[in-house]
Amino acid sequence: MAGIQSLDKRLFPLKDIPSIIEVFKSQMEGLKEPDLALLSIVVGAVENTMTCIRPSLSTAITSQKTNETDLVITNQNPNFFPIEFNIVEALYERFVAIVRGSVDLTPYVNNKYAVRELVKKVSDVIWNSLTRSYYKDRAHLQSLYSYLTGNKLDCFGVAFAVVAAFQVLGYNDVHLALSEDHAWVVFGEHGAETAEVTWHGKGNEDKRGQPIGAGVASKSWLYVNGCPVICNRYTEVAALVSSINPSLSATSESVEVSLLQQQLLWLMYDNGYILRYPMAIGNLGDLEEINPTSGRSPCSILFQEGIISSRKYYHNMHVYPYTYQGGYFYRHYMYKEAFESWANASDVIRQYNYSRDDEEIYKEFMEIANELIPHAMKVASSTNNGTLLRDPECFAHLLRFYDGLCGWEEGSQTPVLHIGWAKPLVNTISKFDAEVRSQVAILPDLSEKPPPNSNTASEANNNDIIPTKPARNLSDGNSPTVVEPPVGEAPHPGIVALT
Ligand SMILES: CC1(C)CN=C(N2CCN(c3ncnc4sc(CCF)cc34)CC2)S1
Repeated sequence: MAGIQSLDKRLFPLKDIPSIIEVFKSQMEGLKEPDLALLSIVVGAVENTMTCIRPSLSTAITSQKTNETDLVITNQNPNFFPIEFNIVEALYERFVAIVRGSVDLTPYVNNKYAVRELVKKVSDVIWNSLTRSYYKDRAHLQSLYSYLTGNKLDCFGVAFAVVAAFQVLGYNDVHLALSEDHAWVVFGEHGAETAEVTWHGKGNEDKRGQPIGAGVASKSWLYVNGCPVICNRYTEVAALVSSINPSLSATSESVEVSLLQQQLLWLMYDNGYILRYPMAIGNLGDLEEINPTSGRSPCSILFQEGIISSRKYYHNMHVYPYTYQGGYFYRHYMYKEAFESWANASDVIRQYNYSRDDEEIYKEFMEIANELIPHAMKVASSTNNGTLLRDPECFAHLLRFYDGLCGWEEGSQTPVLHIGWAKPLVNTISKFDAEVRSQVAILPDLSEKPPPNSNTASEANNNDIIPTKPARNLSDGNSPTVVEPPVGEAPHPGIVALT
């Protein structure tokens, strides 16, 4: 039975966060699966009514005395513009009518699972019902509310709508697959089949209907070496929550929508729905950094959990967990820690071949290398009398960061580095004196490598650059101390600071 029938109408009109949390909880309990279309319409309605240009009452309270508008952080339970049940119901029924009215299932009555032709057909239904031309990167285009009230979706929104449509059609094998910058679907027995259902990037011909095999084989970051987040209905709910966008403008956010997203992400977290979803954990970490929830883990723990999730479930093939963490350290002036996070991010990207589909992560590394590290070096050279610049471990992290970018370029069709990268690189490296640089050694990588052209993740190059880890001090007092990895961890090859 569709979620709308089981919805408790007494919760409506929805006008505060607890009422929306209740809608989500009511969709998660019992045996039925959560209704993606219903939940996407509900959060899309809140987001779109709260972030359109109209000022929202609860972020600016006019104080009686001074009669001035004070921008105040609302309490943890702000009010929204009321969301009426009949609006949600009408939009839901419109989605069901569009999907059921456009797809003839008679050729597929004997198929237990979806087939590629049907996946392409449903993708076409969504695709062909979109407005002819609109700014695709605009905010608030990810939900079914946007689709049903404006016929506009962004690339994630199209993939989500296809999965929601298959839920309406009664299929439970079609699920969302998420990389760090793209979305597609898996379907068939054991979810063994894949299909593109949306576009990616600008000016690229869409590949809708095709399997993603070629993307994985090209070893581009866009397909995360075959380690995407494969969703079930609960992770699909987590994805719609994580895709909530509180932006009011390029420089301001709706406090109400941010609080809603934060509390819904904690609901997803508590139910274990984002344990295998590193980016959602990172999103929650960002929200907690801005507005910590008392009694909850600090954001630094959440960023670490996102990294652990990627290492545990995705063979450490995701970059963003490290850039979430690196960004946090950078904003808190913890530059040595930021350098280590960014070097770890670089150790991920070295496993890939750079392709034209990877612009997003290219821009991310460009900003780190050419803006954030130079700024950190500038600040560091004039604080705590420049100890950072005399720290061989910092130097080792930076070398490993740059070496990862070189590894990314090696074997790629398209070059990564150019003179624009070289100047900040030389500028940074030259800030470390010879005496500091001499304490860093490059150790050969003697560990076993999978045989060449094996279909596992590509072997890293010989001289991996691995950070030194705080570990046992083996110094005999005379020779330089080799910093060994903690007990129980294999000795790492790479650049090691000898302190
Ligand atoms: C460290 C960062 C630069 C900060 N925000 C980042 N993101 C914000 C949220 N993002 C996401 N958050 C949750 N789920 C998804 S699925 C997806 C691919 C398109 F479908 C992107 C994405 C993308 C990454 S990475």
